[in-house]
Amino acid sequence: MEQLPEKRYPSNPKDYKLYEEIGEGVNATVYRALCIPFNEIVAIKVLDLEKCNNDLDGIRREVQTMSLINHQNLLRAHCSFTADQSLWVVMPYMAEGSCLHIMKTACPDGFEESVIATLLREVLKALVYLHGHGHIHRDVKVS
Ligand SMILES: Nc1ncnc2c1ncn2[C@@H]1O[C@H](COP(=O)(O)OP(=O)(O)OP(=O)(O)O)[C@@H](O)[C@H]1O
Repeated sequence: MEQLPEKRYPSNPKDYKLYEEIGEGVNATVYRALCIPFNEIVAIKVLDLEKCNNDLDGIRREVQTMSLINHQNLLRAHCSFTADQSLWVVMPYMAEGSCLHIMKTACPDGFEESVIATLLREVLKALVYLHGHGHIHRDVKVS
């Protein structure tokens, strides 16, 4: 069977239109955005490299891992590039948000035990995949 050529996301900030902020990390802000040439909604994590002190190697490793992973329970980055003093990581947009967000909006009394067990099983599958490929996550959060 003929393989489709891999979709290559642009690595120029001008090809993206940033919309609202959807999250904040330690050194980064995450935006919902439009990838203009593909007319596709994406999420873009913008890391301020000046605030990352000396951990550029760690960031490079994290972004490289995010681009190479291939597992249904892990978000794979479409591409990454630098713009001025920032690093942009373009990812699929997860419209439903985090588990915490789903719980707060749909199940304010908390998930049933069977749901928690299913969720944790899927998280563990992702961790097993990462460990099998020599990576340690080191930042798994309850949410
Ligand atoms: N691809 C995405 N789609 C939708 N929302 C996202 C996406 N990526 C991140 N977010 C939102 O942005 C928030 C912050 O994302 P980030 O990746 O910085 O998380 P973090 O792991 O909490 O931060 P840090 O890496 O600094 O510890 C998330 O909690 C989530 O709400």
